[in-house]
Amino acid sequence: MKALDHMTVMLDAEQIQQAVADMAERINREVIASAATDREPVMVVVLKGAFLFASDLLRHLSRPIPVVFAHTRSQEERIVMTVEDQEFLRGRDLILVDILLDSGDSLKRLHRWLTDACQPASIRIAVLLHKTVLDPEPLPLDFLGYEVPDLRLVGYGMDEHQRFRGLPCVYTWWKPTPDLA
Ligand SMILES: O=P(O)(O)OC[C@H]1O[C@H](OP(=O)(O)OP(=O)(O)O)[C@H](O)[C@@H]1O
Ligand SMILES: Nc1nc2[nH]cnc2c(=O)[nH]1
Repeated sequence: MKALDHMTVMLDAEQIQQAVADMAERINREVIASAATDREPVMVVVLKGAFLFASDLLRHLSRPIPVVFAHTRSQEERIVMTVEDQEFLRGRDLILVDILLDSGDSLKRLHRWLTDACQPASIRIAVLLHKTVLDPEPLPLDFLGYEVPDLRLVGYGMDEHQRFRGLPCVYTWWKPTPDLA
């Protein structure tokens, strides 16, 4: 297919869905089963990249827990979340969901910001993909799908110039030669 000539499947839809189901099973067992009925954990979804992963994960959870969205980008300081949602997270147990940990900058920044601005009771981190890059201060991940090599990735929520997010697989991506672009 011409548009995908410069992409190679790294994880197919079946491998992704298996990791999602396995992770949900652990979250159900380790987080949701022990939560009090009046203090359900809250999923915090990191936009834009985690939108598909989070919606697949949610559909495997044993309770219909609340969901809040936070928007951040790896190259920017800005974090966007409504004031109502910030207030809602106070004193709650959070499951922070992102599609990818690369340098770790986005999640570290968001973790610090959540801790300061929202004062939750706890934060657990769930990430589908972790790039094996050298990080002297790695963020401890509570739930991880796959370790992946340090290559540019697209699909399953991840973009290249805002395209390819809807693809059901994760692809490695390289610049197309001009006549294929
Ligand atoms: O660990 P890092 O080096 O910070 O990279 C990881 C982040 O990069 C991607 O988001 P991106 O910044 O591309 O924004 P987007 O999700 O809106 O596309 C991805 O969805 C993670 O949130
Ligand atoms: N789409 C995409 N965004 C990223 N942000 C940090 N690393 C990546 C990557 O490999 N792909």
